[in-house]
Amino acid sequence: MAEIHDQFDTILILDFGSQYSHLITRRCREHNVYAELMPCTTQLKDVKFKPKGIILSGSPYSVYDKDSPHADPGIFDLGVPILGICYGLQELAWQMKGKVEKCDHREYGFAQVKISQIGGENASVDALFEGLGDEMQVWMSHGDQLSTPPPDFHVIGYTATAPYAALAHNSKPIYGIQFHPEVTHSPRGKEVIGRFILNICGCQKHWTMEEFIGKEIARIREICGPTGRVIGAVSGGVDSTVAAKLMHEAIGDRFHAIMVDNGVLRLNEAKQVDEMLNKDLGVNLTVVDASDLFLSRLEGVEDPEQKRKIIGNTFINVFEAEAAKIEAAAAEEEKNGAAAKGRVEWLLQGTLYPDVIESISFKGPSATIKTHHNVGGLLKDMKLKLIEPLRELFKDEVRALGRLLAIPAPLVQRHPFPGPGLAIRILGPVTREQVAILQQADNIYIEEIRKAGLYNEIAQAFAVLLPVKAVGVMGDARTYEQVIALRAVQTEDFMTADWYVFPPEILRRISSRITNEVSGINRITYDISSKPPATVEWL
Ligand SMILES: Nc1ncnc2c1ncn2[C@@H]1O[C@H](COP(=O)(O)OP(=O)(O)OP(=O)(O)O)[C@@H](O)[C@H]1O
Ligand SMILES: O=c1[nH]c(=O)c2[nH+]cn([C@@H]3O[C@H](COP(=O)(O)O)[C@@H](O)[C@H]3O)c2[nH]1
Ligand SMILES: NC(=O)CC[C@H](N)C(=O)O
Ligand SMILES: [Mg+2]
Repeated sequence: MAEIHDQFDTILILDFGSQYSHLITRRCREHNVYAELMPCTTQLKDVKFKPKGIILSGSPYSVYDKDSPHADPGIFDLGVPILGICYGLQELAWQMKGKVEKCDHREYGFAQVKISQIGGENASVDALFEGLGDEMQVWMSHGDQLSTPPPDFHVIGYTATAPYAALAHNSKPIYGIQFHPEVTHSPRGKEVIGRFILNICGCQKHWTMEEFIGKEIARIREICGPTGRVIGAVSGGVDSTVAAKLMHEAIGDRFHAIMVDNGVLRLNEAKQVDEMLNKDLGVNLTVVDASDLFLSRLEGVEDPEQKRKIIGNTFINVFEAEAAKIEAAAAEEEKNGAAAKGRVEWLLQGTLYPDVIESISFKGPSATIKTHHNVGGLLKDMKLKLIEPLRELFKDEVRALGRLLAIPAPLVQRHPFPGPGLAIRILGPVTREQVAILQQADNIYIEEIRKAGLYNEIAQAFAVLLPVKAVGVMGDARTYEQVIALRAVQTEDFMTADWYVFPPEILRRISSRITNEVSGINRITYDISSKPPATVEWL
C-alpha cells in the first residue's frame, strides 16, 4: 500500500520532546513539503522510507543528563542533510565529540544572530543563510550551549553571548542552530527552514491539497477494493464533512454517513446537517435520533469525565447497531434477487494530525486532562477496520481541502463543536430543560457574532450554562435564576488559546438579548481565561 511518504518528498523530524516540535512540521508543510514527526528514539531500521532530510527538534533535556534521549547514530551515515535545532544542535555536537555546557546566562527571548562571512577574498555566507542579510532577529530558549564545537565544523552564525549559535560541517550537509526558526518570534525562521528543506535537501514543493486529493482518492479505492463498504460518523463539523466528501468522491454510495442526534446538539443542528450533506454535498447521510438513549444514560451525572465516557460509549453502541442494520438490509435485498453488496468492513474517522502527534510523542501521551470522545479507545473491540484519510493533516490543511472539494465556505469555516456537545457545557446534570435553555442562549450568541461580522475572526465561541442561581430584578419583581457564561477564543491550534476581546457594545447586545429572550437566565458573565491555565471547554 502506497503511504504518503512514498508519494511525496518527506522530511523526517525527530521529536526530542520540545513544545515546538509540531511547529517544525507545520513550517515545512507551509513550504509545500511533506514532513512527518517521529519519536527521537526511533531506530533507523524502523523507518520504512528514505527521508530527503532530517531535522532534530529541541528538548527539555540536557544532552549530558543521565536519562537524556539520543538519536540513532546511524542517521549521520545516511548521507542525507541534517539540521539540529537547539537541543538538536547540542545533540549532534554531543554525538560528534564537541562539548556542551550549562551557560552562565540562560537565554530566553530575542537575540540577534550575526551571519558569518566564510572563506577568504570572495567570502560568502553559508547556503543555509543565503539571502537573509548579515543579521537577523531570532528567538532563543536554552540553558546549555556549545563550549567547543565538534571537529570539522565551522561557525556560520553567532550572537553576543553564543559564539556557536549556528554551525555547518566542513564537507557534509550537517547543520546546527541554537535558535528556534519554527516559532513566529523568529521572523525569518521560516525562510531558514525553507533554505534547508528546499535548497539543501532539494525537496520538491509537491505537498499541496490538490495533489493530495488525487492520491488519497486512489489510496482509498485501493484500500476498499471493488466492493468494500464504509460507514462514517459524521457530525457536520469540518473534519468529518471533509472526510465524508472525500469518501463519497472515492467510492460513491458504498459510503454510508451517519449522524447521531445525541440530544446535546446545538439548536436545529441535526436538521441543518442533514440538509447540508444530502442536498448540498450529495453524500447519503442518515440521521439517527438516539437522544432518549443518551439522555437517559446521562441522567443525574455531573462528573465531566463520566459524561464524556458515557457519550463515547453510547456512540459506539449506536454505530455498531447501524452497521448491523445496513448489512441486514442488504441481505434482505439479496434474498429478493438484488445483486450482492460488499460487507461493511470499514469505519471512517475524522482523526487529525494533532491527535496523532499527541500519541506518538516519545514521552508518551500527555497527562489526561480530558478524554476526547473519539480518541483513546473508540470502538476498540470492534470488527470494523479504521480508515482515517485526514490522519496526516492539520486543521488548516483540512479547511483548504474542503474548499477544493467545493464544500461551501460557511461549513469550512465552522467553529469546532465537540462530540460530547452541550453535555460538557452544562455544568450540572443534563436534562432536556437545561439543554433547551443552553441551545437558545448559544444560538443568540452565535447569531449576534455573525451579525457583527466577527465569526471568522474567532476560532471558537459558545455559551456555558452554570449550575448556580443568582438574584435579579425583572419588571419590578425579584428573580432567582441561572447564569450563562460566554466564551470566545482565538488560537492557531487549540493547544493554547487567548480569550477574545469583544467590542463592548456587542457584548451588551448579546447580554440583553439572552436575558430578555431566554427564560431561566437573569445574568451573563464573560470568560476572560486563557489556555493555559484554563482549557477551551469548561469540562
Ligand atoms: N453527533 C455526531 N454524530 C456522528 N459522529 C459524530 C458526532 N459528533 C462527533 N462525531 C464523530 O467524532 C469525530 C470527532 O469529532 P470532532 O468534533 O473532533 O470533529 P468534527 O465534528 O468532524 O469537526 P470539528 O472539529 O470541526 O467539530 C467526528 O469527526 C465524527 O466522526
Ligand atoms: O470532538 C471533540 N470531542 C471531545 O471530547 C472534545 N473535548 C474538547 N474538544 C474540543 O477540543 C478543543 C480544545 O478543547 P480543550 O481546551 O477544552 O481541551 C476545543 O475545540 C474543544 O471544543 C473536543 N472535541
Ligand atoms: N529548547 C531547547 O531545545 C533547550 C535545550 C536544552 N534543554 C537547553 O536548555 O539548552
Ligand atoms: Mg465536532
